[in-house]
This record gives sequence, C-alpha cells and structure tokens, in this order.
Amino acid sequence: MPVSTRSQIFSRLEPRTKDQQENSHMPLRNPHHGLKEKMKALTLLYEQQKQAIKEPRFSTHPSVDLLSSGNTGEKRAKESKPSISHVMRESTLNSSTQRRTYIMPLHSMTEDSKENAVVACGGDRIVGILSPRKANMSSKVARKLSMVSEPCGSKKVDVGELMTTKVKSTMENGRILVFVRLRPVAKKEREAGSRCCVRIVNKRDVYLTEFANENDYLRLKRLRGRHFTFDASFPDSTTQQEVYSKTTAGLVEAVLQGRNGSIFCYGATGAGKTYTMLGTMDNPGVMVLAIKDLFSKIQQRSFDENHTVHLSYLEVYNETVRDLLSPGRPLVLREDKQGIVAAGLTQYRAYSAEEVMALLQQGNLNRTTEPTRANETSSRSHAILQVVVEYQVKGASGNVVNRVGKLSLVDLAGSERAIATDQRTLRSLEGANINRSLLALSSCINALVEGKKHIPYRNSKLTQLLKDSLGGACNTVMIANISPSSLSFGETQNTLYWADRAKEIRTKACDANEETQIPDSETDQAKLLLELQKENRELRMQLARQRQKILTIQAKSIAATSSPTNKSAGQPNETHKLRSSLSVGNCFSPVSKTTVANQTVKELMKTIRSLEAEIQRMKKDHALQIKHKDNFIHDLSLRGAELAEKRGNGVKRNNSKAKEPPEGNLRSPAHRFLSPAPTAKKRRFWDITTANSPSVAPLTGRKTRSHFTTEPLGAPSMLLQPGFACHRPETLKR
Ligand SMILES: Nc1ncnc2c1ncn2[C@@H]1O[C@H](COP(=O)(O)OP(=O)(O)OP(=O)(O)O)[C@@H](O)[C@H]1O
Repeated sequence: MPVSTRSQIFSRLEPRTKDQQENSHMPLRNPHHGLKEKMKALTLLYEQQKQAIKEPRFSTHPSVDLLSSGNTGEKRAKESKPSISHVMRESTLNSSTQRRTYIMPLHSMTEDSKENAVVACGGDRIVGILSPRKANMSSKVARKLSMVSEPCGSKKVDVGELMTTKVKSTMENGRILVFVRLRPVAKKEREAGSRCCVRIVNKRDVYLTEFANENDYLRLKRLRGRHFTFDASFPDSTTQQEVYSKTTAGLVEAVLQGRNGSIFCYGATGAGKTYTMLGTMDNPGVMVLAIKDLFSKIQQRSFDENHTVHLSYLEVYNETVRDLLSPGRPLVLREDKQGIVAAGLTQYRAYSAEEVMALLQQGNLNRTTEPTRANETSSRSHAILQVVVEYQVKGASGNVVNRVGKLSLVDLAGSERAIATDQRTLRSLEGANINRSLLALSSCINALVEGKKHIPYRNSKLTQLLKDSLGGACNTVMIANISPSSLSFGETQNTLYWADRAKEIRTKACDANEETQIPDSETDQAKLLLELQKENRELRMQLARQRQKILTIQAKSIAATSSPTNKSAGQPNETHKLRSSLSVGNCFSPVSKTTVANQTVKELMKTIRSLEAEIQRMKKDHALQIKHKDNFIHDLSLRGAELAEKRGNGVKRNNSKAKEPPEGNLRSPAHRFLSPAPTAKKRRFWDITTANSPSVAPLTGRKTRSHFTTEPLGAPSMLLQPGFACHRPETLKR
C-alpha cells in the first residue's frame, strides 16, 4: 500500500477553492513545496534585515573588511559608522571565499560572553566585538570627541578644521594630545604572508583585529576586535607635512607664546618613530619641519631681530646620557630650578634652520643605531632634541615683551620582544634597557593617570628627562606609531593601550603670568577647590620647614659667637651686642643675622692671630736684646779686669803704651755701647752676611737688613766678630 504524503492527505481533507477546482487536473503538489515557500519567506526577511543593516546604526566592523578587501574597506567603513552597542556576526561556512557579516544587539549577551563565547547560530558564529571594554574606559574627552563626530548623513565636517579647534582647547585643558600613525606594510611583512590588522576610520578611530593562530585549532575561525579613539589617527598614506601640521604646528605656536612644548614618538621597534621624527632627505620629519617653522615665524615676529635659538641634542643609551653634538663622557643628570638638566650638555646657538639641519645630521651620525631582525636601522637609544627660543615682541599696549619657550622633540627607542631582535647579544642588553626605561615610562603614565602623589620619575634616565613633558608645565603631544602587520599584533595592541592611557594625563601647561581659570561646572569647581587646598597645605608645610631651618641656623650662630675662642679675642662688647641683637630678632633679617655673626667671628679670629704673631715677635726681640746685654756685661767685666791689671803694674804702663789699640778702634766698652759706629770695613761685612749671618737665621726671615741697621741696640756684638777671640788676653782664656 502506497504511503500517502502529508500534502496528499491535506488535499483530501480540506475543501477546495474555485481555483483549485479549476486546476484539479494538475498533478498533486510537490511534498517539499511548503518548505520552499518558507525558505522564500525567510530569504525575504533576510533581505529586509540586510537593508536595515545598511542604515548607520548597524554596520560592520571595518576590520572585518580587511580580510577580503584591502583598500576598499576604508571607503565602506566610512559610509557606515559602527555602533558600539552591537556585536558582529560572521558566517564562517566558507570563510576564505564567502562571508556574511551582520550585527546583533550587545545586550543579548553577558559581559563575559561578549569576549569569549562562540555562539553557534545556524552556520554563523560571533567572531568579533565592536565595543571592547577598553573603548568604554576611554577618557571623558575621548568620549566627547566621539560624540562630536558628524552623524551619518549629515553635512561633512572637515576633520582638519575640527582638529585645530579641538587641539587648541585640549592644549588649554592641559591634557596630553595623543595621535596614532600607521605605517605602510613593509615588503618583508608582505613576503612573510602577514595580513593587515589595523583599520583607521574617520581619521580618528582605530580598529584592531586579532586573527586566530593557524595552529590554534580551537579558535581557528575566531577573531577579536579592539576599538580606540584618539585626537587624530593617520592612515598609512598620510604625508609628513600633514602629520606635522596636525600634531606639532600648534606646539610650535605655543612655544612662540612663551610656553614649553614637548612631542614624543612611542611604539614598537620598526613602527616608524624615527621616520616620523627625522624622516628622510625627500620626506623630512617633524623635527626638521618644526625647526623650519620656528625660524620662519620667529623672524616674522621678532621685534628687533635680536632673537636667540639654542639647541641641544642628547641620547639615553643603556641608561647613560650622552651628548650627540659633542660626544664624550656620559653626562650626569641634575635637578635645579629649571628642572632636570644634563650637566655639561652642549648648547649651540643656531642662526638658521639650515644650521640646525646640519647639527641634527651630525648628531644623528653619533646616535647609536644597529640592525636588528625587526629593523635594519633600529635606534638603540632614546634621542632628545631641545630647542630654546628667546625673542622680543611688541605687546598690545606698545610695550616690549620678552618671550622664552622650550620645545623638546623626543624619538624613543622601540619597545621590543627579545625574540624580535636578537638574543644573547649586546642587542638583548640594549633591548632590556630600552624596555626597562619604557616600563618606567608606563609606570609614570599610570601614576599620573591615577593621580598618585609620588610619580616614579627616578626609575630611569628617560623618565627623569621627560619629567617636564609628562607632569610639568608643558604642552605635550604623543604620537603612537603602529605597524599594520598581523605579525606585530601584540606590539600594536600594547602601543595602542598605552597611548589610550596617556590621553588621561593632565599636564600643568600654563604661562607663569596666567591666572587660574574658574571652571564652569560645579564638579570642576569642587575639584579645583580641593587642588588649591592641597597646594595651600603643602605650601604651609614648606613654610614651616623653612622656619625650622632658620631657627637652627640662628642657634648655631649664637653658639659660634659665644664660644671661648671668641671670648679670648678680647671683644666682649661686640659679641654681647651681636648676641642681644640676635635674640631680639627684630634688627636683622634671618639671613643678615647669620652673616653678621659669621663676619664677627672671622674678624675676631683674625685679631687673635695677629696678636699672637706680635707676641712671638716681641719675645724674639727680647731674647736678642738680653743676649746682647749679656755679651756687653761680659765684655765690660773683661775690660775692667784688664784696666785693674794695668793700674797694678805702673812701670809697665809707659812701656806698653805703644801696644794700645789705634784711634777709632774700641777704646772703651761704654763708647762701643753708646756709639757703635762701626767702621766701613765692619759695615761691609754685615752687609754681605745679612742673609747668611748666623744671627739673622733664627729670626726666620722676619728681620731684614734694614731692621738691623736702624735698631740701635741691635749692633753686632764684638764677640761674634771673627778674629775677636785672638785678641783675648791669656788670663781670660784660662
Ligand atoms: N609612514 C611611513 N612611510 C613610509 N615608510 C615608513 C613609514 N614609517 C616607517 N617607514 C619605514 O619603516 C622602516 C622602519 O621605520 P623606523 O626606522 O622609523 O622605525 P622605528 O620605530 O624608529 O624603529 P626603531 O625603534 O627600531 O628605531 C624604515 O625603513 C622607514 O623608512
């Protein structure tokens, strides 16, 4: 018995319509006919849904387009602005050739499943998430920027124009401006079969796609997306001039207004940092363009053409600072009132942009670059070019204003994995140091974002040098360089993560003359109030510390002035005066008090020394005089004895008359004492022997020849004269 199908049964049971009766001659309907209709209806529904997807609220993740369509993807993505509240789905039936992508609302999934779950739905799977948590964490400003982007279908806004106003306002807010630059795919990467994993939309949004690892069978078809928003993002076709005018031109303007500006490139090795900063001869980079712009503007604005431009160029290599313009010994970093400075760094005065170019070229020749596996001309050091500008302008009221501004341009070494460069070589040591300093940089960024009190700038030389740029009074711009290659996905993700985080750093970029602006919103006002209170507290503490120091100095000076040494100086009145004036504390300022005390002490010491010297001199003089007198007495007694002897022998007197000494010789001791008037011969002898005379030597040179001649009692004793002993009578010799 033939088994009737359901449709046959259906046709038998249901009453036929007129049409059906007319067509009753037709054979029975295909048993699959109903299914086909249903399929048709479903296709229709699907088409409708497809139409709905084309509307702006529902769009595809631009990164998915990358898989199949290289350059056309951006255009398509431009047309369709992705909504962050939807999750993509993609047909993976034959992913290599055929792909359908559509969106399902995000709220239908749990938070975990958004990132991890692979939801089977017919033949389709969820392959990517349009709004990763990171995107939600982006700063308020970033969100504001996203909100101002033109709604689809509305009048197109010029991004450049929008940027200029945004950049200006952001700089005024003191937030770090963060830009992203994508470099073209390198030949090597193409040959290695890498795919493009970055898509830039609206010159601001960056979409990053993670491709599954070919060997990871569990997640073979799985893709993940990341979305970031920056102040501007530059696709690979962007020119150097475009990058300069959107990132650095504003900074140069700020420097000419008398502020400090800083720009640094951050990214993985080979991502295009040096290309952006230095560029090539045909395509000069930001450094070169900024210098040219600076010189041309300064010449236009300078009041008296008496402007100065000073330049320094240094590198941080393996945690040592080196001067690139005059290489030599490593430099030491010191902190002074101007901030962190490299002691002994050459400051060149440049007169033209061409001169700066030449200096830059010379400096770059001295910079440490080595070929690595990732980059043939890899910079192994962080390079910092600093330009200090000083010029005068005429103010609105006709008065001349002096303006000083500093521009720092930093080309960082690339963050890298050891395997990406070389292992077990000097390169790995360099890499470790580069990574360490970049890690220190990320710690500082984290601390600044979290508003911590202590920012660990001292962890590396790089962060010490960037202290001003990150947390000081400075307008700062960061360019994150990324590679489009899927082989560098990890590095690119890392770079974008830190760039996203850096957006939240606020610097204290303001003029010294600028007054605190009162914000409009109550929350900001409350914040400002708290900040000011905190600052006030810190200032009070500083004041208390200073007072304490002054008191200590006062105590020390009092102790010094009342020491026994000073008392012996014999100036009690002055000491007393000083002490009383110090204790009163009204007469002098703290500084003058200590100065006066120190001066008095010094003077007293000086007096003591001179008095002591005088005493010594007098002692010696005394000793000499006593010696002379002794000699004279001795001589006198000898002569007395001689005379007595002569008187005793009266007969002999006349006979011995012929033996008396001749006229002019020492006739009597009294005569010699009162009138030493030595003979010319004698004078000549003393003249000659002054320097070597045994009687002069013990006087330690203090007595000169003139001293002897003018001193009446200082006449040389006859006992000291040579040959005197010969005249001594025999009786005395005994
Ligand atoms: N926007 C770009 N357009 C054309 N070529 C680029 C661009 N960016 C980078 N390149 C090229 O990519 C290569 C690597 O770039 P670069 O040396 O600037 O990388 P890097 O980030 O400075 O690397 P490292 O940190 O190792 O020094 C260079 O050959 C450079 O010419």
